Amino acid sequence: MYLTTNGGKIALAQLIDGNPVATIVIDAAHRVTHWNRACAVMTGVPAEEIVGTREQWRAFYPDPRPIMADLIIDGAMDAVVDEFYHGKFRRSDLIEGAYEAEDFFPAFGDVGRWLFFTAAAIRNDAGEIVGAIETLQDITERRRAEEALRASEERYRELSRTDALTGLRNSRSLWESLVQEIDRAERYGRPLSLLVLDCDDFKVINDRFGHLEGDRVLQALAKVVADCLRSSDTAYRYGGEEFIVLMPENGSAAAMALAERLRSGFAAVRLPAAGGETISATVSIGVAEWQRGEDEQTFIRRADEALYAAKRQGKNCVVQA
Ligand SMILES: Nc1nc2c(ncn2[C@@H]2O[C@H](COP(=O)(O)OP(=O)(O)OP(=O)(O)O)[C@@H](O)[C@H]2O)c(=O)[nH]1
Repeated sequence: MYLTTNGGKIALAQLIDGNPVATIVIDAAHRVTHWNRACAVMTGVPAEEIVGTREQWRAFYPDPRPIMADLIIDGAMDAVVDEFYHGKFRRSDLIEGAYEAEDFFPAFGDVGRWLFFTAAAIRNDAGEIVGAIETLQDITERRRAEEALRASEERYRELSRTDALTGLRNSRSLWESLVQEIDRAERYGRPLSLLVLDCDDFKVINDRFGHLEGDRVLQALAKVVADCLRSSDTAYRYGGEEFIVLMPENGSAAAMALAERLRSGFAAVRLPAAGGETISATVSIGVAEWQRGEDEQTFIRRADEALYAAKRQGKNCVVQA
């Protein structure tokens, strides 16, 4: 078959070979009939080694298996295509019966390459499948850019939930989690507890040592809290010198035990300050276990009331709501 141009005729083989998109053609017996130059460069396998064979898999996989063009010849249905491309394929919007997919090929290049490939049937005048054509495009840069974007979005999301001074979650994150955890506790009838911690006489510490040293005290309290938590518990900086710990799956007994560990742990901290002085501080803690039907504001308010009771009782102590 020839394509006629001003200057003369172009053979089909030349047309395929000149196509800058890597292209493979196989016949109805799965034999490779065309393996164009772009495909040879992309795969590193020259046409002479592969044309006339049924070893097209060799360029892509360590063991024999059909490439997408083979599945087209076999009239494979979605379930069979899925077996080989594990949810990474879709039907082409352009041509009925054609498929496209994106997959990672670890053996390509130094660290592997992502390829977008698409395959369609070649039919004769009677509509019978006489071969299949597959094209391959290297989309590694696009995939890497997408991954970098996803990672940077995740970093920003994480930053928007994090308190800059202490590294704990911030109050915006608290409200999101609290709604979710109350919903979960309600739905599954599970316990949920909350601790509110407030550094005692913090104004005095600031006045005496300065705001920067005050910040270091808050960081020390955050560290004591973070070190004492189990992975299911989360700590938040709720306000200036106020922190909250959320304990899903825990009733007030476990919450009281943790609160006591935090209280005594923080009371034992000694921070060196300028002029050879040491700063020590204490914390008062209110503990509340969620009650069925209670919304997030009421839940926090009850824990807050327990905290103020602890302050009234002389500070450096734990009170249960
Ligand atoms: N260094 C520092 N101080 C803060 C920060 N946020 C709030 N504060 C200070 O924390 C102090 C809180 O003072 P108060 O609410 O009077 O409480 P307190 O002195 O701890 O007294 P009690 O809670 O009754 O023990 C204020 O002086 C605030 O300026 C912060 O991020 N860094």
